[in-house]
Amino acid sequence: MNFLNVSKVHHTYFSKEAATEALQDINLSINKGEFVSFIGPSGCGKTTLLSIIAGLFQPTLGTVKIEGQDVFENDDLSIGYMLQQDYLFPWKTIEENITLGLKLLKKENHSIASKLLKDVGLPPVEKKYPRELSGGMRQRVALARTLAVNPKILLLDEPFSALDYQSKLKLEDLVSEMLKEYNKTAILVTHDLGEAIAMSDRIFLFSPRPGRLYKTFEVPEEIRNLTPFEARGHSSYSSLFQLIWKELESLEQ
Ligand SMILES: Nc1ncnc2c1ncn2[C@@H]1O[C@H](COP(=O)(O)OP(=O)(O)OP(=O)(O)O)[C@@H](O)[C@H]1O
Repeated sequence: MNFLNVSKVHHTYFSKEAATEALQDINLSINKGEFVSFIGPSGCGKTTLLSIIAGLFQPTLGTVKIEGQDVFENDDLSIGYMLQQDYLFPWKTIEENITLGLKLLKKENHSIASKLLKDVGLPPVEKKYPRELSGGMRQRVALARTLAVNPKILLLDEPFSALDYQSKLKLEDLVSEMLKEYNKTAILVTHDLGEAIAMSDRIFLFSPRPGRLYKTFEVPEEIRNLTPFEARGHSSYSSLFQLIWKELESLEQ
C-alpha cells in the first residue's frame, strides 16, 4: 500500500463574484520515506494541493488518504507544516516555541528542545526570543518545532525562499539529512527547480490553471545519494535541469 494517495482531486474556489477552478483530476501516490517536490507555473494550484493534503480544507471532489485514513476526517494524523515565514511566537522563548506542539499533544518533554536544537545545528539558545536570532536560525527552530511532534509527513511550502543564498543551501542540506535520519516522508513546494532536483526522489510538474499533473520525473539515483549541495555539482543534475526547464518554458508560453 502507498503511504499517501491523492485520488481524483478537483478543487474550485467559490466567491460571490467568481468560481476559480484551481485543480483538476489530480491522482498521485507517494511512498513512505520518499521526498517529492511539486513544481509548475505560478497559480497552478501547488499550495492549494498542499493545503488539501494537510487536511486544512476539503477538496470539492476526491480524497487524500495517509496510510488509508482520510486526512480531512482524521484530526489525529500528525502533519508537519513548514512555511516561508517561520511563524514563531515572538513573545515565547525558543524552548517554548519548540515544545508548543508537544504541549498541545500533552506530551511535553523538557530535554527534547535542547536535543532538537543540537540536531538542527544550533547552540543552546533555549532561553532566547525569536527576535534575537537570524532568519536562518529561526528557520532551524521552525524545523525543530516541526520535528518535535514526530509528524507522519512534512509539508514544506517554500521554506527557504526568504533566506539568503548561503543559508538556503545550508538549510537544504540540513533538512535533507534530518528527514533521511528520521525516515520522514516529505512534500516540497518550490519555485526553485534546482532545489527540487537537489532534494527530491521524484518531481511532479503541474500545468497552468486549472492545475493538472503534467509529468513526473524520477531523480537519478546518483543524485539522490548525494547531499543537495553536492547534487548541484553533478553532471546528471544539469541534464535533468535542462530537461525540466524546457518543459516548464513550454507550459509558460
Ligand atoms: N482562497 C482563494 N480564493 C479564491 N481563489 C484562490 C484562493 N487561493 C488560491 N486561489 C486561486 O487558485 C489558483 C491556485 O492558487 P495556488 O496558490 O494554489 O497556486 P500556486 O501554484 O501555489 O501559486 P504560486 O506558485 O504563485 O504560489 C490561483 O489562480 C489562485 O488565484
